[in-house]
Amino acid sequence: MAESAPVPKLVYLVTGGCGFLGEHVVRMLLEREPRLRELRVFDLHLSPWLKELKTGPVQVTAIQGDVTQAHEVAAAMAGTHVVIHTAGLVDVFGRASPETIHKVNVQGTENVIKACVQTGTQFLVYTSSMEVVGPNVKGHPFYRGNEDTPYEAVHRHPYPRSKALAERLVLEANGRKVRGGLPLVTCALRPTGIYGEGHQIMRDFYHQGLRLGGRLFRAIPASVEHGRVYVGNVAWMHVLVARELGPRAALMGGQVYFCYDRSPYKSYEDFNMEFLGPCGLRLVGTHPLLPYWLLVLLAALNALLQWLLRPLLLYAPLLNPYTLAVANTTFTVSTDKAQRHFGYEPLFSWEDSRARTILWVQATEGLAQ
Ligand SMILES: NC(=O)C1=CN([C@@H]2O[C@H](COP(=O)(O)OP(=O)(O)OC[C@H]3O[C@@H](n4cnc5c(N)ncnc54)[C@H](O)[C@@H]3O)[C@@H](O)[C@H]2O)C=CC1
Ligand SMILES: CC(C)CCC[C@@H](C)[C@H]1CC[C@H]2[C@@H]3[C@H](O)CC4=CC(=O)CC[C@]4(C)[C@H]3CC[C@]12C
Repeated sequence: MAESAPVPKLVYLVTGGCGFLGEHVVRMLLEREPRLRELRVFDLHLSPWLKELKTGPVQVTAIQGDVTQAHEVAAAMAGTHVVIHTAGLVDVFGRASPETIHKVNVQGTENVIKACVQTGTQFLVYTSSMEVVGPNVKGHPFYRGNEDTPYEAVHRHPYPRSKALAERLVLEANGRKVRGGLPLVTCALRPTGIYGEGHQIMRDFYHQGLRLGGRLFRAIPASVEHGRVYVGNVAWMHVLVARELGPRAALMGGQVYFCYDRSPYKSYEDFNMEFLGPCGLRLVGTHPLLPYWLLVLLAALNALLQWLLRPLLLYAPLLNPYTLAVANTTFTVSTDKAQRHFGYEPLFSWEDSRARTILWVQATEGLAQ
């Protein structure tokens, strides 16, 4: 007898579903989760593209809401089976205050956990970050590390500190009884630097290069390696984890997984040139144009200016002591934990990921920043 198609019965909620990663998770769920009956997209700012998703077979419900408001989160989560919590304040440039970052990333996550318990949502997938591990303030390299590699994680910056605290809350909540008496199953994914369609910093570099006559100037030595991951593969790993958390709860509950693929290890700038090069930009210099001490000085100056100008205007350039330290420290992941635990294989090859990203950069040409 032919196997019948599964009856769609699950309700998923994606927080931050209109963000860079969130949009890919939403679209991936609609493409690759046949058990889906309803998909709730929860975000502070709802995007217009959500409308076009509402014509498919799965009910897509857009919910404008704030994760820092416990009642809004609980109301949105009532009746859901799985929550994928990607909402977060990604700010390493000093645009938001440390208090706001903490509120959104830590208190927001606490609200999601509490709502799981209150409403009986049994599965929680949390988007953590490699920044939970490092790079640390001492600039120690993390070279081809995995989830068990010892590393001195020291968090002084509000963003990594908030991600580390939130991740701990998620992992500690594993096993807590939710409404109805079943245990909550949680899991955290730690993407490295994500790239792909919708990546704002890539767009900024592209427009900066155009303004500089098609050139970018090397700031970081080519020998400093970063592990990067394609957004489609990050979304795929979220979808797989959400699917496998039920059947493999004992193995996967309370676990962390680096989110990786087979993108080549390169310096941040050389990696960006994989996409910006074919779009007509050139990276000038085989060595950094400015000596490192001068970059450190400029970064410190930017931090000082930010502080001085704060009462008047927001000055938040790309270069500050924190971004310089991250960009200048090798951080590469090499692991097969996700493959062993739930059969993860990247859905998009490096060639596909590269081609898709190039097409996207080309399409952004001429668009306002
Ligand atoms: N971009 C990257 O390279 C990496 C990102 N991550 C994590 O992935 C997640 C998604 O990041 P991105 O997509 O890059 O950021 P993003 O800024 O594009 O998306 C975040 C989304 O969360 C929403 N949001 C923010 N505050 C909210 C609130 N109070 N209530 C409801 N929604 C709110 C935003 O409106 C936005 O749509 C974050 O948790 C981030 O920490 C982890 C590793 C790397
Ligand atoms: C002009 C400078 C010398 C170079 C600036 C590059 C930086 C803006 C970026 C270099 C490394 C990036 C970070 C890294 O990819 C890890 C991240 C993980 C996250 O969870 C959030 C984003 C980020 C902190 C990312 C931010 C931009 C860089 C610091």
